[in-house]
Amino acid sequence: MQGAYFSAADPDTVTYQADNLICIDNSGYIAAIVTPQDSDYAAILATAQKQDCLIQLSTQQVVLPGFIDLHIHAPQWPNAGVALDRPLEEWLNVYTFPLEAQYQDANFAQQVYADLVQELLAQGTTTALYFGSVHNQGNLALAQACLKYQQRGFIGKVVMDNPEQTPANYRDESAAQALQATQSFIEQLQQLNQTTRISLTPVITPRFLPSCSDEALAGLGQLAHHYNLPIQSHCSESDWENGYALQHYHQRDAQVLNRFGLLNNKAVMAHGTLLNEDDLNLFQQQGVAIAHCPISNVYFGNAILPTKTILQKQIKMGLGTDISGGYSASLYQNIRQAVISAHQRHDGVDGQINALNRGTQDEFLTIKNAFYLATLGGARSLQLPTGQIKVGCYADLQIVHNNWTTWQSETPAMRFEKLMYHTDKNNIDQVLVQGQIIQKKE
Ligand SMILES: O=c1[nH]c(=O)c2nc[nH]c2[nH]1
Repeated sequence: MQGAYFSAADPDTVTYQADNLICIDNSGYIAAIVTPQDSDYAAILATAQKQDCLIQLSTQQVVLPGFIDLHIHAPQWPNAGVALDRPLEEWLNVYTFPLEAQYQDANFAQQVYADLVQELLAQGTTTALYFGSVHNQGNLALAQACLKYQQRGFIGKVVMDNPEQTPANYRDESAAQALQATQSFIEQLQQLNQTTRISLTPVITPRFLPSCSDEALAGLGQLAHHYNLPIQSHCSESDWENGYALQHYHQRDAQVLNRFGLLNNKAVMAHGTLLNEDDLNLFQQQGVAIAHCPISNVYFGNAILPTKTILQKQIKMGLGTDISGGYSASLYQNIRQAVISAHQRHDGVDGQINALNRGTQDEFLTIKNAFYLATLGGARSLQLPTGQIKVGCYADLQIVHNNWTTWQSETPAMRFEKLMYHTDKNNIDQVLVQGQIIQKKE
């Protein structure tokens, strides 16, 4: 591939290269990056042209790493944009659980998941960490959709067995049954994974504390350890959920999850808007990642995540759409909202309060920081060699084009910022996962 690219080197640094060659090997890794100053540049370019395998970008186009959606509920796709004015508990019980219950119909699951996976790829998302539903057949349909459309999928069979907090038609029958079903899903996915080019990874998925019994939580902690698998859940996500943990356990939910062996360096916890300093220190010590879902947090988070502080503490963090707590499948939209929300956190919201006391005064999150979260931050959270245009990483890439008229000379830095603010799926021309073009606009 020949053309310009942007890639995050760390949370604050985005590198730009104008005309490099990105060489991809047969396994889909970036094998070399050759600059026009390198002596073999012309020869490599000529060989690629001769072999008819050169992707040549126009001056309007630029290549970026594919995005990593670090938190998304696949079965909620039909509800994206529905009932976001309702509180979390009501939203779950009235809108979300009844929809998720429908995935006992594997045919329905197949149709929705085919649509969702294609949509995410068209939005530049090459890897996703999915919550499925409680149903294994439906979750396997999600895995098949990832396989068919070639997206890297991390997929969890959701566990929710607490009869006090879940409806009769949508829960695991018992802790024992939930654990057995989780184990069976892990083994089925591992088997399927042996046949795939792009990996599919099972994920231990207690929905959140209110929906799980202690027996299920303890068993899931053991399964995570036994199979050495990633873990995902929700943690300190709203006043109601946070209060539930305090009332029920007399402990903060981070402490409870930790007690059950569910907070380790393979764990990704969604939201975290109400995590306190002790919780953040625990996350730092244990290597736990946070899936920041800025759009969803506006509706359900009851607070704004201190993203800049979390980056400064070097806690792993990526970005999630949280479909359908968030309405948009686009991580570009979430990049923008992450920056907007951080500004509001800094400035505060009530104009009647003196400016000095109105906000938190912590530092702004920059657009570079947010791009890092959607790419390298997500990759580090999942311990994946991707999210960067760098030798040794998977060639998970998106080629996008500018959609604006240029009235003045623009520096690469200006171009990068405008790309982050203006790109949507109409501007995404091609998507590659592990070196193969899996979406291309004619
Ligand atoms: O945003 C959210 N979406 C969900 O589906 C969910 N379940 C528990 N907590 C949740 N939060």
